[in-house]
Amino acid sequence: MASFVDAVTLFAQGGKGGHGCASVHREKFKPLGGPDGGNGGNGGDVWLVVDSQETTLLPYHRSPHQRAGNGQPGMGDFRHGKNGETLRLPVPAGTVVKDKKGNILADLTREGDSFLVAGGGRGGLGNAALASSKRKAPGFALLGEPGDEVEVRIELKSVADVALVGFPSAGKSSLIAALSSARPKIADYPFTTLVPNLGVVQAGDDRYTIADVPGLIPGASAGKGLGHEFLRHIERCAVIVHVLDTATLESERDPLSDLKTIEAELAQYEGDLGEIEGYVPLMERPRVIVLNKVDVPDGLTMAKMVAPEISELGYPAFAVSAVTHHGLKELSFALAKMVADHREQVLAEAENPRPVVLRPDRPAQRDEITVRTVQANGETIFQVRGSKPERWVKQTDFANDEAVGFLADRLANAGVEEQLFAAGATPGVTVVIGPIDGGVIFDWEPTMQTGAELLGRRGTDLRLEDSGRKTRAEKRAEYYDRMDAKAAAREELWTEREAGVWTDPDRD
Ligand SMILES: Nc1nc2c(ncn2[C@@H]2O[C@H](COP(=O)(O)OP(=O)(O)OP(=O)(O)O)[C@@H](O)[C@H]2O)c(=O)[nH]1
Ligand SMILES: [Mg+2]
Repeated sequence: MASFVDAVTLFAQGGKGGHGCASVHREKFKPLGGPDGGNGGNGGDVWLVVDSQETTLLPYHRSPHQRAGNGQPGMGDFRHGKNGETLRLPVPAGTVVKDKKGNILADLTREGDSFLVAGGGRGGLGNAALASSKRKAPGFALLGEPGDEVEVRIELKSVADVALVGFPSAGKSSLIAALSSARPKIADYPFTTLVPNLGVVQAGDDRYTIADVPGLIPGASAGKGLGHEFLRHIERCAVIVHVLDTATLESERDPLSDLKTIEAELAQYEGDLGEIEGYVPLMERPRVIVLNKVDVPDGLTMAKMVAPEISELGYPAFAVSAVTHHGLKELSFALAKMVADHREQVLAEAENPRPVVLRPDRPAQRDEITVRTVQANGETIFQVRGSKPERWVKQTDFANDEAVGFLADRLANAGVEEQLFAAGATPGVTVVIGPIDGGVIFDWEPTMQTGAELLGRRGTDLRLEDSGRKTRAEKRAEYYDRMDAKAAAREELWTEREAGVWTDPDRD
């Protein structure tokens, strides 16, 4: 039996960024040719893209782990690494993407609609790109960053124009087969249909899609008999068709009570597309009633019996046979008309008929750098958060002292050291950059040699007051002082010599 796969948890991983290269240019007679290490390539992204050729999420049920290509490392002679390959995962129209908590991230309905699930990591800079007037030949390069690792739930909510609902074995699949070119499996045991069948119906010049929703049973709206999975598929349709079995052998059932049961389930069902713009509640969608199996003599009798009550409901009603095709033409044209009316209405309301491309904000994107203290295992830890410092540590090769020094400079330039001082950090405390579990932890050695004692009264900064650098005026004053002192000393020597206190051996 086919497995039911219209909801899958997908684990997507963006490709790793390639590492930058640290290399020095070599040429005959030029021993110090300068840094020439290229940058690493970016890791590939993972995208979901609607492809109308796809009808199920089956491929992701089989392989839920999807990973984009890694960026290539940079090489000497300024050669940059290639970017990793982007992974475009084809999904059927009607795929809804949700986060772990069930929030809808994207609703992909049109051909080409796409959603960035997991971004690739950035490639690291090579030492050529890191060279500056201060750092002429860096002996290190930046590491490539890891790609995003994201878990999403993807669900298929069919985008058929017409949805057939009804009890198991009412003849929904048989009707689809008779109306369209779809060839679903048909059998008379309950729940034959486990994956909705989608068919295309041609009625004159009109064309529309029709889905047979797997049979519903009482309690379906509460999830019974996979009810939720099945009801998910009617959330988007323009028209709901009730397929009623006029020839059921179950004595406690008849078309009218079946209709009431299914309507009650529809009324109970709360889909989760309600928050999407333009959503029309199920109970407000147009309905059609189909009395099926009138080729069976008992069925025809039953259809005639319930006809008055059915017509009282005010819905268009058709007595048909999926086997002999009786009444199918009328049904097919009536549905075509209803779908056409619906489309006209939607087109009139639609503002943007082009495919949407969604790049969700990366959750870690925060420009502000914060420092706070956290208690862990009886120790005070200073935690630094912010997308920049967190990226910088990922780019650092901690086995290379020069790379670590570069990181320290970056942190100091961004004001992280000052923020640490202000938060009360002293040399030697434990600092974590990033999340407590998973961030980079180290003992803090400030690059500003003198520690907290440097910070004087609030609003003053002793480092500025005692900078060690002299102003021009100070230098000039010192110079004159020095000149005066020399002159005074010369004078003194002179008088002493005149007074005969001592004799100059060279003069005699
Ligand atoms: N005589 C007669 N039998 C029919 C007619 N339509 C369907 N059947 C039979 O009814 C049984 C069930 O038909 P399906 O089309 O599989 O019913 P379904 O509604 O798709 O059932 P589920 O997928 O289980 O919900 C099959 O044995 C069909 O041959 C009809 O118009 N006349
Ligand atoms: Mg079926």
